[in-house]
Amino acid sequence: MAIEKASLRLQEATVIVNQGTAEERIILDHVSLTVHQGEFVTVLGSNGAGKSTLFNVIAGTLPLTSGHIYLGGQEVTHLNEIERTKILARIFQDPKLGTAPRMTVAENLLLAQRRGKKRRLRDRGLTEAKRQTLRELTKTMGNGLSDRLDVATGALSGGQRQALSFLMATQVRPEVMLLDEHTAALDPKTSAQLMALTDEHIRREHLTALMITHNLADALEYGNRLLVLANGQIAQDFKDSDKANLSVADLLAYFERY
Ligand SMILES: Nc1ncnc2c1ncn2[C@@H]1O[C@H](COP(=O)(O)OP(=O)(O)OP(=O)(O)O)[C@@H](O)[C@H]1O
Repeated sequence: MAIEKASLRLQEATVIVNQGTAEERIILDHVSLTVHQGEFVTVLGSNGAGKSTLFNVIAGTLPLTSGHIYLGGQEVTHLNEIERTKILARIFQDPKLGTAPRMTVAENLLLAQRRGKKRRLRDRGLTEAKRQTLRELTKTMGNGLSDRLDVATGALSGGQRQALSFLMATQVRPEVMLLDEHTAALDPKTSAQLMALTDEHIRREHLTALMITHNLADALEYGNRLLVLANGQIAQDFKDSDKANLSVADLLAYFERY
């Protein structure tokens, strides 16, 4: 696999909460990490290991206490969440979080296509040509979404809604895609289907992605790199053939250790 420029770089990224009180704790502990364009990194760790904290600092929802973050070569340490959405996409576990419930599937997609762009005073709306493009796009999900373009997303199934969140996240090519247990709330079949689509899309578009999961089999099957977090630090970083040679038993042993 061709590895190119760094898409994401964390330099001594540290978050200390409740500073100056008896509750003071380091929840992200001097984490340095470089993820290159095209890498697909699965992120494992016990509850409280710091996985969401890592995603929160990358997305800008939690400020660093010290250290630096770069996305696509640009320092974003002091950019807020909204400013970072131009270069970053995040999909959550909860299907309700990614889409506007009262807007239709088509409206959500059109909105996603304008991510990071200035609002136009007059939008020509949904032309038949645009509708056909959206139909083709949603057909790739293979779950009936293409027949529901005019349905409010609040009325979709969880799987359809999550597939829509995924499509929305990829409408404007993100520098980095954060997948936050995005298939965990779905039934096994729907989850496996979305996981396969996610993987296919990431490979085809040569996207850079990080995916938190508690599913050890998924963590092994997908991606070219696997991080194990523990106590706010990167405890293990397996790349390419090292990752390919890992087994579920190996991973369980690492969990025992931390
Ligand atoms: N804003 C905050 N203020 C105080 N403590 C926090 C804050 N955010 C996270 N923590 C603590 O930091 C630790 C790491 O939390 P984090 O949510 O990153 O873990 P996680 O690996 O995502 O766990 P899980 O698998 O349960 O989602 C936890 O002990 C959590 O309680």
